[in-house]
Amino acid sequence: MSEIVFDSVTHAFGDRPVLRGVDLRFSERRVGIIGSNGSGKSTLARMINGLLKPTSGTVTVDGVDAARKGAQVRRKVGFVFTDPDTQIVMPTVSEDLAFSLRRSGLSKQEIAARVEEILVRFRLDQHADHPAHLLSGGQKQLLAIGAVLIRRPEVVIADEPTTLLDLRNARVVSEALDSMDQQVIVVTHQLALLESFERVIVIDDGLVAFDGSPDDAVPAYRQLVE
Ligand SMILES: Nc1ncnc2c1ncn2[C@@H]1O[C@H](COP(=O)(O)OP(=O)(O)OP(=O)(O)O)[C@@H](O)[C@H]1O
Repeated sequence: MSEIVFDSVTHAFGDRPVLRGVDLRFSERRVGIIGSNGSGKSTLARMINGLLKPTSGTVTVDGVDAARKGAQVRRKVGFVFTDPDTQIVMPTVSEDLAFSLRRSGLSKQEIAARVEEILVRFRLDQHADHPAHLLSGGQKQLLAIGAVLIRRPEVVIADEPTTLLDLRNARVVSEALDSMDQQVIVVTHQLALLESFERVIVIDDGLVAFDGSPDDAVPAYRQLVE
């Protein structure tokens, strides 16, 4: 597992502080990040692969600074966004998966083999040549996850991956996350998603308010909002 370290991390949008001195070190296989709307969870998650840079402090992945060496860190750390439509860029399902490997240096055959593997794994093989925008919400999110996994990252960050989905699709996506060999970090409001997680971090007003097991973190979060 990779070790992710936040060292005195602050972040401000303009003069508005969003993270106010976060110190964290984690390397568990499954880590959840929860907290109220606007508490800073997405900001924190985006810093892990350098999509956002700290205003002060550092975020490192296995010792590599995510703000300075973003491209290097992003080869190791994939990011799944809440809305798969923002991630789907090519007309068909297969083309979209292959697009993720456009700069990989892999041969056409190897790319085709990886596309096939993901199509089968996420039961999208019947839709390989269909327009991606016609997939169901759950299938779209699986495609977005597949487009990240096809690059074989070691760590996957998912920012509210089930928020836009109905119960059935949310379950499909949650099972997909469960089945991953990778280290997974999930930002979510769906607390049931975290039952089997090793560690859950509660963010409140830009600070770590609680850090522990899901059994302890969920009541701690509830107490914060009451
Ligand atoms: N690009 C931006 N410019 C200005 N303010 C921003 C920007 N992105 C986020 N913010 C603000 O930063 C604060 C934290 O946002 P963030 O998305 O990290 O919260 P969150 O905990 O993920 O919230 P939610 O649960 O609602 O997704 C919010 O008040 C938000 O309005």
